[in-house]
Amino acid sequence: MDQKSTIPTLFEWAGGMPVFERLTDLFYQKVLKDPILEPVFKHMSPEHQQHVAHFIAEVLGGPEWYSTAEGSHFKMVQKHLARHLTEQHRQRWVSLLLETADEINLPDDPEFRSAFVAYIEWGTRIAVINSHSDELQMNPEEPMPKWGWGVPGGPFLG
Ligand code: HEM
Repeated sequence: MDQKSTIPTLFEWAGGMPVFERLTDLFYQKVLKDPILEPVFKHMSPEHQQHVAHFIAEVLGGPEWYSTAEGSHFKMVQKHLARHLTEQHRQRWVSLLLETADEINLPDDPEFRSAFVAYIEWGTRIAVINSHSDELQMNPEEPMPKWGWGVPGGPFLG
């Protein structure tokens, strides 16, 4: 087995799908109690939190549930159009998500967290940019983003 195949994906290192579903379940409970975010999310679909869990899981190397059964990268971007999100919305979204990550004991080792936070930072900034457009200039077949360990290359295994 080459060394590359022994490195777990970020999805595996996090603990698999139940962990992502727990993360978004608790996160959106907080969102709906938050004065800045509640107005943005009060009409969200009942599937929203699960779809976001599956989307993030897929980006981090998990199974292709979102892109095969629930949506696509194109559809996800479409959901953010014309929402007019602000930097204040984005910062609150990030801080509540990271607070939730600590509460559910998402791995907090430097290698995992730096990769996770990098993806969240990237994804939320793109969501804000897209939210200021009314129309989508994007190939509907655009593949899902894929995020890896970045510079550390994998978890520290001692
Ligand atoms: C990494 C960052 C993000 C990811 C991965 C993400 C993911 C998603 C996904 C997958 C959907 C579609 C859900 C579905 O198919 O039902 C969605 C919808 C949506 N997202 Fe995001 N999102 C991100 C950031 C944000 C931020 C920062 C905001 C606002 C502060 C936001 C606001 C919304 C709203 C309002 C919807 C529509 C909800 C509905 O009406 O059902 N998103 N997002």
